[in-house]
Amino acid sequence: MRVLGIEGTAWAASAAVYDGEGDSESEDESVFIETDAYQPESGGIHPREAAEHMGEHVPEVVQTALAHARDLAAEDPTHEDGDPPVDCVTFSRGPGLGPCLRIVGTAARSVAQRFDVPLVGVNHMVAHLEIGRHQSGFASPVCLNASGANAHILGYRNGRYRVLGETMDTGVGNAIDKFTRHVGWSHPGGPKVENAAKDGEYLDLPYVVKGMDFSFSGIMSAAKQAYDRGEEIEDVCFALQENVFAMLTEVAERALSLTGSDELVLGGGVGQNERLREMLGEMCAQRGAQFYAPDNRFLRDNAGMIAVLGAKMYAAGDTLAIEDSQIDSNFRPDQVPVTWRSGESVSQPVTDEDEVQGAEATVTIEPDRVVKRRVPRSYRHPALDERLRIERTREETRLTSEARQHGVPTPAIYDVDPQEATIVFERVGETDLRGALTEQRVRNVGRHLATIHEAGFVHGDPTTRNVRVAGLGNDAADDRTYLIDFGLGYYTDDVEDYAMDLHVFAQSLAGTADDPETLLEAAEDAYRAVGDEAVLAHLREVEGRGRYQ
Ligand SMILES: C[C@@H](O)[C@H](NC(=O)OP(=O)(O)OC[C@H]1O[C@@H](n2cnc3c(N)ncnc32)[C@H](O)[C@@H]1O)C(=O)O
Ligand SMILES: Nc1ncnc2c1ncn2[C@@H]1O[C@H](COP(=O)(O)OP(=O)(O)OP(=O)(O)O)[C@@H](O)[C@H]1O
Ligand SMILES: [Fe+2]
Repeated sequence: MRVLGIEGTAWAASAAVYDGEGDSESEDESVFIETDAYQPESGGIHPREAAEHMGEHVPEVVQTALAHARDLAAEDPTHEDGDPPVDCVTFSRGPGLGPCLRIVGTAARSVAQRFDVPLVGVNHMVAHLEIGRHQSGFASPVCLNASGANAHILGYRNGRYRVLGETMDTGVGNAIDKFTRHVGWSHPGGPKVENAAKDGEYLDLPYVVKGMDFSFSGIMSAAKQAYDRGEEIEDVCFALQENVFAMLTEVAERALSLTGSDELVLGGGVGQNERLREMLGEMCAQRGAQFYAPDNRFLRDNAGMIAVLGAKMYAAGDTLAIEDSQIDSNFRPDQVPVTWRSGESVSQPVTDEDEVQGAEATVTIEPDRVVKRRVPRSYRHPALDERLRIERTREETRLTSEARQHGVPTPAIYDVDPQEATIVFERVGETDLRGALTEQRVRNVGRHLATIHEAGFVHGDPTTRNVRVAGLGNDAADDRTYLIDFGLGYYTDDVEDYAMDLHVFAQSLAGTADDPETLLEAAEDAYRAVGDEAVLAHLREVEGRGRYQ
């Protein structure tokens, strides 16, 4: 089949023709892409200027792509005179800048009507991840989307791509671009930071990971301040890349660990950064996972990825009536019913082994005790790596004990060596909550989180893997449900931090449970009984935040 794709969510006026079968990548498929990039004269992307750019250049790139489709059709023995040159028209429906999307939508509808072929509306972020899955042939990978306006980790489960973690403020590319605007560099800033970083040395900047979520605002203000007080720009760029990309790599590793997957694909314009790809590749190699990043022409915004996903959707019969084809500038990837792929979920069955490779540590399980060592992560800058390992070991020791004092079941600590980043714990539970989800256990977690919040600290990473359960096969309500792995915890009285703990737990349920909504309600009920209602209200706010900034 031949499929026309049209992209124009922000800066790339782009059209493409995919020629192939639509299933996994084959040697005789081809993707032709024609793009005209909008380059702001000053500052960042101006929505009005960007829309003008689309108005002017989308028709041109579409004409070029259609000319290519006609050439392909002329060589195609099954194509008859009078047949349309393409079988369907696919377009980016969102997310993106409204004025730009409307132009793309109009163009797509008019081409589809002219040739009397079906129309397919594609989620741009799902296209960013599907292109890597298509080309790699991975069955059910964890996907890291690192683009301008977004940054999230996704995994497929039960008919949707679930957001396992994401930025709590701006997209990663936008964060970098804001810094470069501050220092007076032209848009886009990403490649300039990459270049300058080549001659830089490390300096300390914030590093903010909360479970599988992360935020860039603190590190970006610190980077601007460092520049303003006269630090070398090369050093600021270097440290910025080291911290921001280590954060993304860490959450990607956390997602691999949480789901048990051993495949990672990268998508989005920031994925063009070699340092980011190097870190991800190294992390995957170290844990025996496979890593795939598409070529640059498929990472930055391009209509090729739209055409490839569009082809899959078309083959699955997932087309749109013209009257239902309105754009959606806040279109989230988890809103898309996934019609085009088989049901294999990212999450694999849990196995209890003697040695567990967690997201950060290697845990050796002995009959009565476990030894947890935060092994150096070679993808991270050594100074950052040492700082994180020592800090987290200290915090974990302190908060594990403190939680116990408040009546929350946690393992006893037998020994600790911060310099070696090693803790020896009592062995608790029979399995992780991930493999033994029940309403009662989830309720216990809700109550435990409320208890530690009332005591003034957060867990920082309360996923279903960081809860151990005992009393399997025993339906008694008082199962022991232990919280472990307090390494990302800290003292705080900010309701936002408490809500984030619950949000992290909710996301991990979404990533591992078949029925996350009921379980989550149970957890919230139990939380409400001990904790502060304001935290739950704030959780609603966190969940409702539009991330398209
Ligand atoms: C919704 C859609 O419009 C949006 N698209 C988008 O952000 O364009 P994309 O091509 O995926 O990414 C552009 C970003 O990618 C960054 N970028 C490009 N080359 C880079 C590099 N070598 N290193 C770091 N960042 C880079 C740019 O600075 C810019 O912020 C998105 O996907 O979020
Ligand atoms: N005290 C314990 N008793 C029994 N099992 C444990 C204990 N501590 C850890 N484990 C097992 O080891 C796994 C990894 O431990 P932990 O979560 O502390 O490491 P981690 O590297 O920080 O992991 P992650 O960051 O992926 O959650 C746990 O999911 C659990 O199965
Ligand atoms: Fe994009």
